[in-house]
Amino acid sequence: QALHAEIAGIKFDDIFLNASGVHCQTTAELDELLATKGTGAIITKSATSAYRAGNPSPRLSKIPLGSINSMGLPNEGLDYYLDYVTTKQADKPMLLSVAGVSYTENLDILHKVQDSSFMGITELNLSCPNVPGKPQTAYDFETTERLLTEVFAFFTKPLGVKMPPYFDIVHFDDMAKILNKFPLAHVNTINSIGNGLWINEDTDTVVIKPKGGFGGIGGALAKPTALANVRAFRQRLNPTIKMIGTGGVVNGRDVYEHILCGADLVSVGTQLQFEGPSMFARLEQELLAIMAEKGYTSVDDFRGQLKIIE
Ligand SMILES: O=C(O)c1[nH]c(=O)[nH]c(=O)c1Cl
Repeated sequence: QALHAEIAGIKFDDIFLNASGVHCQTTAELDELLATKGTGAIITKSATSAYRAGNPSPRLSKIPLGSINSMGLPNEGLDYYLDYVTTKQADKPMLLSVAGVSYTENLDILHKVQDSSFMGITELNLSCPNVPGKPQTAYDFETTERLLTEVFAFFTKPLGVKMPPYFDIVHFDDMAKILNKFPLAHVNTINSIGNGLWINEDTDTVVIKPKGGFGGIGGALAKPTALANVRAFRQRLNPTIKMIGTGGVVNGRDVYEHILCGADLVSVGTQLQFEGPSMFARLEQELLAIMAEKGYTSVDDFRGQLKIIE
């Protein structure tokens, strides 16, 4: 299989999935992604214990070369998504994303998942930048280590983590050291680049309402940071920890570059938001064309093979 992958013993027949948060809040959206050609998996909107309306709108805006969002973790609540992933008949893996807005909520949610009949991959979102007053867990290194230590004391099912972008080589070193202490199924990097700002040039006004216009940046603007984080963590993490590359994917070349940096799966947010699910078939065709041009028959032929200048 040209575009295959395997995480925690779970096989993927295609390397694409949605980025959590995009086209995955309702069962209708999730059903549509399941039925979409080119998706090898789907992932739910990050679930909190209870339903959340999220931040006031406008909370998402398209900007040149990307997007800005401060959704505020709107979701239907954990039980809604647990029910979906445990009862839906699917022909491809379904990942469950979870995000407590507090340290103890993360533990409560993961206890519920552990005690549920869900046997798939859970992704712990440590990088939501948009809950007012709540710092991103993954920018607090000690808390991240303490949380994962407590989680793995009871959680025995496949668990991955969604990480924010880092911008300092020492941070790559230090966070990779922490993550390597745990039997993680995968690391998904990057989440949006937190707390950017975009101005409407006609009105001299911000383009989203929450947080005075501050929001996470995604899309093409994020690609250099996304590729660096995939590359940096792939170089540092135990090979047993697989990589989901997220950030800046617009076309097949961007997918190819994520794989060159080490991605096993590639997830797409901003472009999916604006193009819709038909995007996946396009990305797959564009990637396969690039592979054919280079004589590659499988992603295994070039994953992680980024060349440096000696
Ligand atoms: O505001 C959000 O809901 C949100 N927005 C993002 O860009 N990343 C996240 O992880 C979340 Cl949880």
